[in-house]
Amino acid sequence: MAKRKRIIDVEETIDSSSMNQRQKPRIAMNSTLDKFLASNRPFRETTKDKQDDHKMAAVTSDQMDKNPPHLQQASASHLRSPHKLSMTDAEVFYYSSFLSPTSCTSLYSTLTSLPYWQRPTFKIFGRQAHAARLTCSFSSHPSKEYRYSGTIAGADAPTYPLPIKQVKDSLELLLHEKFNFVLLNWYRDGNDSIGEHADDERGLIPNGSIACVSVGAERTLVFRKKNEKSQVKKVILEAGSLIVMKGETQKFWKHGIPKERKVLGGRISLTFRQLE
Ligand SMILES: O=C(O)CCC(=O)C(=O)O
Ligand SMILES: [Fe+2]
Repeated sequence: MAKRKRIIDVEETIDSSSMNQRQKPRIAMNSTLDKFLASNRPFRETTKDKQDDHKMAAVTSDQMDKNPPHLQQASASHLRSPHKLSMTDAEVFYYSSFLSPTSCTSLYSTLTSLPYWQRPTFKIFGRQAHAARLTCSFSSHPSKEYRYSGTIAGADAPTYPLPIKQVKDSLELLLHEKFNFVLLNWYRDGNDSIGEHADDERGLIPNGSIACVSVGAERTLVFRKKNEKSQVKKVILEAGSLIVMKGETQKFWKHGIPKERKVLGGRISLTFRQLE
């Protein structure tokens, strides 16, 4: 009788018990409106160092008008600058409120009903392994494929589903950059995860940006320096947030979403990429 292939879950290497000391990026409180919003929806952050606050181009109200009303960025996002994380040899920018809470809720529920979700399998040390999350992907060109960890992600539909296209358009307006591929990850609860990795595959434009929009439950993104494993940076990815990894970040750092068993809700990340 043929031996049944053993399918294993990809296990995480990070100890999630250390997740209590969560570090939150600083958000500059630079307007009355920010203060008003903050009083309604408090920011939770512990980073003390203000020196590395970094201003980037904000979204103008003209750009906001071009966004579809049901997928608007949070009302104060055009006033609020992103936070540049203090990490050596990395360029990582965090926007806490890229999408409004209402948009997040509707986007999460729309995305969960897409028919394309699959649980990818990888080959690890000669064994088949299931990823501990679901994925699907879309592209600006049907022939574009993204090869990573021994799996191939191609376009699951001939065009981007409309809500994803709307997020992509808003993102491109905000960042003044173009993206031609998006990989979606659905972490159904805190048992789902992605191991530490660098998105440095051939096929990606070298040093291209990766922009990751989060909806659903909060999860912790852990960065670890490749040549100095004790250098760790943790960021809580709030619903509606956007985190952008730029430049040489992938060369020097790995990142992953460890299991967090106490998280009961699901989260979806939309990771926009620049393929060659
Ligand atoms: O879900 C996330 O925020 C990260 C996902 C990720 O690192 C990836 O898809 O390469
Ligand atoms: Fe990644």
